[in-house]
Amino acid sequence: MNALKIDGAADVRALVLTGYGLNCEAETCAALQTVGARVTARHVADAIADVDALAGFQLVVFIGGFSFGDHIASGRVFANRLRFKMGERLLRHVDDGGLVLGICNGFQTIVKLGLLPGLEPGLSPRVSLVMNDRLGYWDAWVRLAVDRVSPCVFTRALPPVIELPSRHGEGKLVFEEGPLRQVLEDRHLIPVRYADEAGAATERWPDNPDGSPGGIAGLCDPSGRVFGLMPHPEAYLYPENHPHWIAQREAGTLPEHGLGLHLLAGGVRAIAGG
Ligand SMILES: Nc1ncnc2c1ncn2[C@@H]1O[C@H](COP(=O)(O)OP(=O)(O)OP(=O)(O)O)[C@@H](O)[C@H]1O
Ligand SMILES: O=CNCC(=O)N[C@@H]1O[C@H](COP(=O)(O)O)[C@@H](O)[C@H]1O
Ligand SMILES: NC(=O)CC[C@H](N)C(=O)O
Repeated sequence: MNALKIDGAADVRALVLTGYGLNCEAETCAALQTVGARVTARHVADAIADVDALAGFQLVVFIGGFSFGDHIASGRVFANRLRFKMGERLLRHVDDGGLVLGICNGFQTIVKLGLLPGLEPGLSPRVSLVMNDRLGYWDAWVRLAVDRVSPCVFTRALPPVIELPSRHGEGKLVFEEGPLRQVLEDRHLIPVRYADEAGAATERWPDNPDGSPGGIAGLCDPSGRVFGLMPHPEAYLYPENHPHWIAQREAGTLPEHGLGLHLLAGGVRAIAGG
């Protein structure tokens, strides 16, 4: 019995945008296919040129990698290209009930586009992601505390603490001082935070690899249908991806599936209505 079988998943269509230095399309497509969704990978340039590119897709995924070589700032060039060529279409997709997931470079892109945190109508950049506080690009697994009260449809069925691979140079969330932080907290728009061994949110390196305040590792919009995070759920599909999987097996704690697969399944399940 596959615990991740989702009734109705075969009716779920996901669009995975690729190209321009993005490089996580294979594992992202594989993850969504594993939970039963119908997946189309398409070059961003083709999607931009086709006015109907988003039609029929309930989920649009912005994947990880190095779009435009991270020039100027990670996600900046891609976001500007999207803003003028696909911004309105993406807003309509979300208004019509569609989901958007941004992973790492994809999170950076949808933040810089202004799809997140999505507190005002239209594309409204209120936050940004900047260079990690120390040591630049950092590649290591992280622990995440999950806010299960968050409206985020991707994370609501996850356990309170999960682990995922993380690898980025520009993951520190910044925003102007003022009421915004409280709004994000009060509305539970921070579905995942870097956590220490006790499972508590942390700002301390290396549990928090970038110095993000409050351990913020991802954001969602108030609808819960737009979600972005720095770590890589598509890189933890199989239990054996975990660096300690043998010890987990010996302790009897090896999960049946990678926890990243569960996160992606959450989005598919929300669309399928399961
Ligand atoms: N270093 C920072 N510290 C605090 N808040 C920041 C910082 N950088 C950006 N922000 C906040 O995030 C918002 C979005 O920043 P971002 O740099 O993505 O776009 P921008 O300010 O519109 O810049 P640009 O004009 O270069 O497009 C800013 O308007 C600001 O409110
Ligand atoms: O993440 C964005 N894109 C993927 C990517 O380009 N990853 C690159 O592969 C290295 C191996 O990672 P490992 O699998 O050993 O952790 C990692 O450090 C990245 O440079
Ligand atoms: N893993 C990623 O997608 C990396 C994102 C971006 N290139 C960074 O280093 O911050």
